[in-house]
Amino acid sequence: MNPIEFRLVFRTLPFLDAHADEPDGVLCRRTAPEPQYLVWEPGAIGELFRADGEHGHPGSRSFRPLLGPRSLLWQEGERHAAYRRVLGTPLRGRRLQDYRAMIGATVHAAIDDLPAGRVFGLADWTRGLALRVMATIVFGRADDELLDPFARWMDRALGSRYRTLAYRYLRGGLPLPGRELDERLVRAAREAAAARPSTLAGRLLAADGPFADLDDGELRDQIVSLLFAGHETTASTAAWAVYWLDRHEAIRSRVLAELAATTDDGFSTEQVPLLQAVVQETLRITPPVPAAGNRVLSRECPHSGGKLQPGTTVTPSIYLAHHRAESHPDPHRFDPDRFLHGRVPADRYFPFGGGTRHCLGSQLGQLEVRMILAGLLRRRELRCVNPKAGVPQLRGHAMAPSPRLRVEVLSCLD
Ligand code: HEM
Repeated sequence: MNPIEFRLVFRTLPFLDAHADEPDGVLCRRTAPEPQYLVWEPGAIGELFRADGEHGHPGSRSFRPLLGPRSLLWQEGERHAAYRRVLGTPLRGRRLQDYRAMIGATVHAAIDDLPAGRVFGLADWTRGLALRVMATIVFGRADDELLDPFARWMDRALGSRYRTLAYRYLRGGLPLPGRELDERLVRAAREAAAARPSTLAGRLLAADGPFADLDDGELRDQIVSLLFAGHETTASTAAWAVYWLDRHEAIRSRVLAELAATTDDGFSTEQVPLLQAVVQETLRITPPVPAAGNRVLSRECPHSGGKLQPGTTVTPSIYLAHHRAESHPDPHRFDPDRFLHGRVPADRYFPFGGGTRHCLGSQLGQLEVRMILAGLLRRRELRCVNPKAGVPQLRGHAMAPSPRLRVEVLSCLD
């Protein structure tokens, strides 16, 4: 491991913060065995995502075995496009209405469990809630007997940065779920497909669709990928947003006033524009996925300081792009108003990645966070009891608030 990689692995955020404003916006991680770069310069990001269909998407060494070798995240060509068609359509636009009542009920049931005086771990609470929502979307129900071991496995693999690194560098890879959990996930997906065709498992295995004959191994990889990608990210965003609103009383008051003026549950962005801006700013300042997936360049990628050559592995750095002062003045200040006046260009702000790999759940994730925040703010008065613990914890490739960050329910407002 060279000194740059060492600092990236062991002092990730201080290292990134020290580089965000470098004019080239390109940083060499290593030159051998193959060249690997972090990229965040807007010109290079735009170019990279525009030609994304031509680049390779191999995933990372530690993540690939975790989600499985045939996860849609590293499939290419027509098969990848077919996965996106089948799974992406129900996750955007008007189809999201289908999930509104379920998300609302899940959010409110979780809030019911928060009596006055309760002190709880914020990141764990949002993670449990988001996993239930995602499981219901995938299987049509949230079965604790399946979700508890799944969450325990995720925590064993990603819950402690030092453990994750020890697994990766000393034991040769992150722990896998094991045959029993794999089989239960596959069984749950096949049962859901037979009984509830409108679930994601049902759409995936539809008899008239391209994946009717999916074997158990490939099915397992997609189910794990959906559960993982669909809950860690949303949960981290919701937890960060609660933290930022706790730190910024004036903004919280404005959001409360916005919520008081509507009966909307957070679903419709037009009804709660400031709440949506809070979500967008949270995704900017504390992006739950600090780096998009690796790309292996199939052709030259120009940037302001030169050109990256074909064969180079490139990681688009979301965190660095979001903390570049030229793109986001005073980047460490939480300021949702940045998003109230016009669009921020996609080559400077891309919490959901881009190109042919743009996140399939970007609309779902944001609406879920808005609904969690609207429910919590309306029904509970909260206070972070140890805000100094509001420091990022890297969970594999995701960035959540530290599990030590705790919140107290000061009063119930309902
Ligand atoms: C706020 C929440 C979320 C954030 C910040 C987020 C972020 C991301 C990012 C950065 C990528 C990689 C894109 C790239 O490499 O260019 C991604 C991919 C993906 N996300 Fe999300 N995500 C969120 C929620 C969700 C949800 C709710 C789902 C539900 C299914 C989901 C499913 C996926 C899938 C399937 C991919 C892989 C797409 C592909 O490779 O074609 N995500 N997401």
